Amino acid sequence: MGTYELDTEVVVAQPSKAEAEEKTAPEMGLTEDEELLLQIPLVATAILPLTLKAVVGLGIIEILNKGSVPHIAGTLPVMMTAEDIAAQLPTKNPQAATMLDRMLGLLASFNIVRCAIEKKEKVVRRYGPAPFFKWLAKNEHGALAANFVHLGMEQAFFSAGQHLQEAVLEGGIPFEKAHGMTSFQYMATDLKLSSVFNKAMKHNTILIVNKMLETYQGFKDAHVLVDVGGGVGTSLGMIVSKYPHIKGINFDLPHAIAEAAPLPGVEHISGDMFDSIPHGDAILLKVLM
Ligand SMILES: C[S@@+](CC[C@H](N)C(=O)[O-])C[C@H]1O[C@@H](n2cnc3c(N)ncnc32)[C@H](O)[C@@H]1O
Repeated sequence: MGTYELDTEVVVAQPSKAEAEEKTAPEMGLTEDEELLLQIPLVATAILPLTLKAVVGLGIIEILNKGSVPHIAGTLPVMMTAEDIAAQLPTKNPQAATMLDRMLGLLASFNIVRCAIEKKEKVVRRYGPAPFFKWLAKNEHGALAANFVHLGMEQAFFSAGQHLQEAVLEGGIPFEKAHGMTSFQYMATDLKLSSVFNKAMKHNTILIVNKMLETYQGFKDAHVLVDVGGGVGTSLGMIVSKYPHIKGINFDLPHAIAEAAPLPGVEHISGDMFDSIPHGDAILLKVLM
């Protein structure tokens, strides 16, 4: 790879709150015509999450991370052109690199990837992992926060968002307006969505509970710990492996428990918490509603 200057990195200038309030478009040096043109990108606001979803789905997070040791002081991540990246994808589409260049350029403007610009006969953009990347890539505990990207892009949640305006004016919950039931009732009818949801929660929980167990000492004295709405039992599995004297009871709705794999020291029980919950001497409620 050729040389490049990291100081040419694309950075989105964020005006301070005061500047943003004070400066109108003409003061920012825009003509009225330029100001008018600013409306055009608004039609594509949904493209950011869709681009992120495609980049995650194509495995580009792993490609950009491969061979680089990002986020370690003093090391520079390997920067790749869109052509380098396209060459690693299972495609013969001659337009793939051009598309990726535009998609990654968009993500760079949101600091999701880094972009360095090399000026030779023509401008070459190179991409690499930005600090935020460590949350999207698989970490040392095997957690992959990119699963959250997939969840947010699921059609059922996306179509719920179409009812936001109505919910502001009339009250109610957008998901229920879209589907006529709560999201958890809906997931019992759509096991594919339930699986995407459980996977996203599991990977997020690995990251959060791992941090919690570094400092929180409160589980030491528990004997029977009930995780109400514990999903597939990820939190309890981690807690019980650190405190093996605890008997864990993972309690959730039947469709969630159906997906829960056996975990040493954890009993899975299905039911509805509005009817009753299993007995224990401590109860865990994590991101329940
Ligand atoms: C956002 S998830 C959190 C899962 C888990 N606590 C975690 O942090 O990974 C909420 C969980 O609550 C469960 N849940 C929702 N309503 C419930 C009910 N009425 N009875 C039991 N569990 C319920 C859902 O099935 C889901 O697994």
